[in-house]
Amino acid sequence: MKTSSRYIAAETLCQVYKKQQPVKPILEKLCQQKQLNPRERSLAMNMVFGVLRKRQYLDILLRKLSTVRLKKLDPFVHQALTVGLYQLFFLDSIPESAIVNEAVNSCKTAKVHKRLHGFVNGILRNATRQKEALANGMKEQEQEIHTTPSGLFKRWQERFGLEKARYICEINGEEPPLTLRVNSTKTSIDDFEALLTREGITGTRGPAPESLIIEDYQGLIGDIPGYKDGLFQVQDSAAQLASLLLLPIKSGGHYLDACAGLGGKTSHIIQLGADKEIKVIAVEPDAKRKEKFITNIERLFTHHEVELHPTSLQEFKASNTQAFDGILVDAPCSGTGVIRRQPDIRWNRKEEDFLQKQIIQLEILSLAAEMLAPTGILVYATCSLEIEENEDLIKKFLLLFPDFYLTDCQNYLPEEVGEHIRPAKDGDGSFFAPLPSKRLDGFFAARLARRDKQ
Ligand SMILES: C[S@@+](CC[C@H](N)C(=O)[O-])C[C@H]1O[C@@H](n2cnc3c(N)ncnc32)[C@H](O)[C@@H]1O
Repeated sequence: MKTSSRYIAAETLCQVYKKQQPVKPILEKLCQQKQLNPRERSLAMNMVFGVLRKRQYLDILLRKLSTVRLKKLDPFVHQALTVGLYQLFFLDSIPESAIVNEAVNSCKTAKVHKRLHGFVNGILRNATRQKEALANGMKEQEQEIHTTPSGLFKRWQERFGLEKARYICEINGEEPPLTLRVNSTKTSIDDFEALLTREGITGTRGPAPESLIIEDYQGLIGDIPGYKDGLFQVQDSAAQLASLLLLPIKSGGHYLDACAGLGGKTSHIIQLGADKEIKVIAVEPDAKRKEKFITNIERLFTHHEVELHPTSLQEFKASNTQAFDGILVDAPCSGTGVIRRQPDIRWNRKEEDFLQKQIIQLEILSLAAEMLAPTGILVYATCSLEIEENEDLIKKFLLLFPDFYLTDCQNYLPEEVGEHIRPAKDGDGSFFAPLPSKRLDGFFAARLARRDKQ
């Protein structure tokens, strides 16, 4: 039997829960092994991410429909059912009969015992018949639906209060906005917006100066006009705003992106320094990310040369002799501010992870500080909401490096994001620390500088 996207989706979910590992590599490996075509692959991804976002909702539904307790269910059957229910309740375009048949077929592919095929068929047929009543019933259980496991909810409630913690959980269950950063070295935001409009795509201005939020776009990113010509980069406004903290850009300055990833922020630094003849160096140890980094920079810029070091910052520092005017440390982190983009994070994080992350983050930030010129600016950022990786980390850094201080973010950011700037509890300065919301990812950024020695 042909392997379908439903089988891949259910199998991916089983492995994510069992291994407690990130979803993307698991999904990617299964799609490659089973040679799924691009359309099936994209459907599988849509279903996996959708189920991870709506897991509570789907499990509550399933409890209403199943005579067997969820813990006792065969793991594959459990996931084949959540994938089926997700399509039934959240995707409009798939006929109900296909949803039921494909769920049963995926159980056959997984070699689930024959007697369970009828069980899967029965539950999904029942769900189809009672769909409206079930959906109405779910509206009354909103609080239960948005609960987040792993103690994360309790953490957020203690730090941000009950109302905000609930809002974070609600946002984490939604599709994230698609935000673009317009490449100002090639076009203006007005011209790019006009180009989108001509192609029937609606973009609205986001909170970052060069950001456009694309409404209701269901296609591939590569099909958005201007992609191949490098007119934009996909990047959330929170990430865009964090790079602005490197301002003012020094003419002829040397800039380091210490954890460059796919080059989202490196390319922004190039944009910010476009007329200032700056030199940009990027460091990224992950081989796959390095490849994507190169493709991205080549797509966005025809002339600018970035020096990419495919090493860790530790290795880079060992042979580096230059002092930088600006360093951005977008540190590896727990990612709890971007759960709607990586919904497996919600189920995979353990309490001890946050302090573990802090150790590597502090090491990277300290190395960066040692490479900063005396008048340079050091920006530390994460997409985490956790105090260990953010405020506490900065506190520890300032104890280790007493010649540094935390500056005020508000001087570098647009007024409209003022509500996301939090003053430091002890001492001067402030952080840019938005909680996840409709138009912004959850993020944290701190702008650090050296005290004047005179
Ligand atoms: C949050 S991501 C950076 C995203 C990137 N700034 C962007 O905007 O696309 C963190 C990156 O740090 C890298 N990293 C992990 N350990 C590192 C180390 N010791 N030195 C430098 N980079 C490291 C990871 O491979 C990952 O790509």
